[in-house]
Amino acid sequence: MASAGLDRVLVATAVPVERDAVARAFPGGTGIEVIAVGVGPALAAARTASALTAAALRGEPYRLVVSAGIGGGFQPGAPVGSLVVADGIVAADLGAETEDGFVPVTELGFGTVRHQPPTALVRRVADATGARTGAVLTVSTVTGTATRAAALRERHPTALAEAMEGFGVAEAAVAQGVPVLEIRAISNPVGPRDRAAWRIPDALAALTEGFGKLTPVLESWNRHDS
Ligand SMILES: O=C(O)c1cccc(C(=O)CC[C@H]2O[C@@H](n3cnc4c(=O)[nH]cnc43)[C@H](O)[C@@H]2O)c1
Repeated sequence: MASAGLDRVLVATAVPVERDAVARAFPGGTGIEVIAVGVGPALAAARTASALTAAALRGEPYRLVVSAGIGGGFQPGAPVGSLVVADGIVAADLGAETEDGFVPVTELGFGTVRHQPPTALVRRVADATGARTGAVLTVSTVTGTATRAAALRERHPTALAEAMEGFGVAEAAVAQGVPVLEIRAISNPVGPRDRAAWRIPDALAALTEGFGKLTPVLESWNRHDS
């Protein structure tokens, strides 16, 4: 099948500084669309769904959605400044707290808590960028204690990062049959709250560098590859 170019790839970041960091990787204007969809899974889902629907109504549906931005890294697997590509996009706090611990909505009999990016594409992104591969958790509350970080790691042993939008972006994409990726540049460790430890400029630079290496991967990939 012929390459589809970058023109029907949508990148959804949370905030404008992340959007601009991704866009800097494409200075010539490749046609890739990069939008800021807001912080948190609900707003990210709503705005991503609107963008997908508008494109479909124009007769130019997106062929891939990428949730991208900064995120917290579980240590030592995802150091600050590193890049993570999700092999699973997981809603980590969608469920019920019980005396016996957290119960995901799927065990309550409804919904889903995990979306699966295309395996071959994840591998190619990791090869091209040097990104580490693991689950990326979506949370509505940023982890701020060692206890919660440990609980998340126990429930999700393959998790490398947490952020706040991936699952929302993925829900919107999957609802319209569009494949989805999540790429996070690590700005802070997941664990005890320490604002002084954030390295946002370093993470934004890693995001730009990573996307700079992705053009051939995104151009040549089509969904039948995996
Ligand atoms: O106030 C805090 O302690 C705090 C710690 C980390 C992040 C925040 C944010 O408000 C950033 C939310 C924004 O950035 C992404 N992000 C970055 N690091 C993390 C994290 O460790 N856990 C969850 N989200 C993170 C997130 O996707 C949002 O877009 C505040």
